[in-house]
Amino acid sequence: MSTEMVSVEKVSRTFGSGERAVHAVQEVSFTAERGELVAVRGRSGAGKTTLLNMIGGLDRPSAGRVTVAGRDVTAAGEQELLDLRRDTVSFVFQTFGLIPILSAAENVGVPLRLAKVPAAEREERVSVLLELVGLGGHAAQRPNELSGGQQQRVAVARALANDPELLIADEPTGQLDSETGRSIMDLLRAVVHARKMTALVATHDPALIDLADRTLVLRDGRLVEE
Ligand SMILES: Nc1ncnc2c1ncn2[C@@H]1O[C@H](COP(=O)(O)OP(=O)(O)OP(=O)(O)O)[C@@H](O)[C@H]1O
Repeated sequence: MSTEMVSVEKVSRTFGSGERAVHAVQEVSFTAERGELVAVRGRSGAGKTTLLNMIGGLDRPSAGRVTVAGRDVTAAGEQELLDLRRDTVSFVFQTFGLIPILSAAENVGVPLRLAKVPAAEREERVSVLLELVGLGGHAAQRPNELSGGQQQRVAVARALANDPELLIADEPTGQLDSETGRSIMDLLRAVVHARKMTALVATHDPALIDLADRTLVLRDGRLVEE
């Protein structure tokens, strides 16, 4: 089995045209392996979100090619992209993205419901996931009854529910204090290595970089360092 999970080949993304064109990502190439946590660093506006969105199939490049788990994301139709986002790729966002009226356990169970996992199995898997992220005792609490760090742990558990091969996290620690942010990054690192997943984590926090296996640096849309 190939160990390559993500391949990005000369990918560019331009928003708008003519004089107003913004070259958000320019001719970026890199690969990421299974079992690897890759940090994507760069200032605000450097193109991190744009790059990750194209890899996860949320946006399409203006030029170049992206493959994830051997599937050409660039050439995929809408249905294929939906399948990719359901089966292969999961997202964690800066703002957690939890559903306010659902408990922690119900939030984690959402992807399992969508995948029509039977109730008993779903409950079992949710409870294992909540234990994994250190929230075994918080299953019934709603997001507004949890701290920011705990909410992000719920979001990580939800992202792991469908056993994704690739986890994309866009500034997952951006709303957390540095200590809590580090504990979330520690958690991501542990699950990536234990499950042989791949994670791409955008961050502008240099303090978290040492937890990554590798760091890509973007400046003005270009990869300047690896
Ligand atoms: N939909 C869009 N339309 C026009 N310009 C866009 C769009 N999305 C992003 N851009 C521009 O592309 C550039 C890269 O933005 P991007 O959000 O990828 O950067 P980032 O590194 O993720 O920044 P941040 O850390 O602030 O999230 C910026 O100049 C931004 O204004």
